[in-house]
Amino acid sequence: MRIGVLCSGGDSPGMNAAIRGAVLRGVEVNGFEMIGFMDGWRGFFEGDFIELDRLAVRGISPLGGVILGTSRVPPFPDGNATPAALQAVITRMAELGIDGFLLIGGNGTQTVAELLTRAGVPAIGLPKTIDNDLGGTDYTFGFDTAVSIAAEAIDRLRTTGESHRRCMVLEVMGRDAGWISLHAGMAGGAQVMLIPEFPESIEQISEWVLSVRDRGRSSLVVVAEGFKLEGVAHATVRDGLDGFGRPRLGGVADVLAPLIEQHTGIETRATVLGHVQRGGLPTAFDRVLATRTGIAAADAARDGQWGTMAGLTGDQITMVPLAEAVGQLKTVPAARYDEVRLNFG
Ligand SMILES: Nc1ncnc2c1ncn2[C@@H]1O[C@H](COP(=O)(O)OP(=O)(O)OP(=O)(O)O)[C@@H](O)[C@H]1O
Ligand SMILES: O=P(O)(O)OC[C@H]1O[C@](O)(CO)[C@@H](O)[C@@H]1O
Ligand SMILES: [Mg+2]
Repeated sequence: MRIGVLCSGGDSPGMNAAIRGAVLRGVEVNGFEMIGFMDGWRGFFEGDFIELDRLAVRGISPLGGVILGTSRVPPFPDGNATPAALQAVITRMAELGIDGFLLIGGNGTQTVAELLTRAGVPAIGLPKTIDNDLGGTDYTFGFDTAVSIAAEAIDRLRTTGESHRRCMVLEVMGRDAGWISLHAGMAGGAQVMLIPEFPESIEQISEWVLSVRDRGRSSLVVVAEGFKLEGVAHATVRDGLDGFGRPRLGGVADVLAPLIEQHTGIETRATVLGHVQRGGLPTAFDRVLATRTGIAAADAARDGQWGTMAGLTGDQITMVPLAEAVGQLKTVPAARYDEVRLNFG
């Protein structure tokens, strides 16, 4: 069997470990031939790929980024999975002698995997994304690393904020789901955690910040990039579009900081963590999760379990139908938000 591996969407720490796990099991144990396409679907269509064997994956588990590169190049022209576009993928697979795909990506990539599956293309998903917003798995690899980096940023902002009696606002990633904000905020003891799922008013946020000041402390507010103030229809965007034509998010901390300052009279500073939280070495947790995901995906290919994704359920990697994984974005439920909100301020 000849398997093509590709990555799409934003990078996520652990992608290299996942490739290594899949290759060590797929090539060394299951006897596959494996190739890796460079820069996602670009490499597939342009025939830009490398052989994946034991040597190719030597020592890559601790490395951040991904040896194959990743992109948001669409698999279908204009993003539409028309019969002709699906047929073009099938034709290209035949030209390359590929029997199936291992697709490493987040909700967008797994949606593509599901569309391909429905068209009869053998595909298996490996769930990665720092956003942790994918169904069918308890955690996606990359999330733990991003949370650790964001929690460290909170620790550091807290000491400088306390020294100057300032309110510090930290913006983290999270387009549709506030998992990074919630977990990093809990880990770092943030006094306010703002997430896309639950808008808040500036009056309420300011009240929390003032109550912290009244206790003699300085506030640390962590905000996900996709957060919207109550009554505001759209998240804050930067100039330009991403590779998928969506507005680039970012800048909500710069909007909030002056508003908080205006409403409270407390000097407030904004920090945008940005891509720092996606870079560098994956945590041990993410390396283990990603490696196990790769191993499970290679075995699923051997067993013909196409149309599935290697998700984490408790401490087991289980193959879940792709349709189940992409059916609904995994957002922060009200109970998890209430758990922390009752103690904001
Ligand atoms: N519904 C869809 N139909 C066709 N193509 C899609 C669809 N959703 C996503 N894609 C393609 O898959 C690519 C990857 O999706 P996306 O940018 O959402 O990243 P992702 O896999 O969700 O990862 P992450 O969220 O971590 O960046 C998109 O750029 C686009 O080319
Ligand atoms: O690196 P880019 O293309 O700016 O993408 C940023 C987006 O990717 C993610 O890191 C993962 O989807 C989001 O949190 C963020 O909105
Ligand atoms: Mg996504």
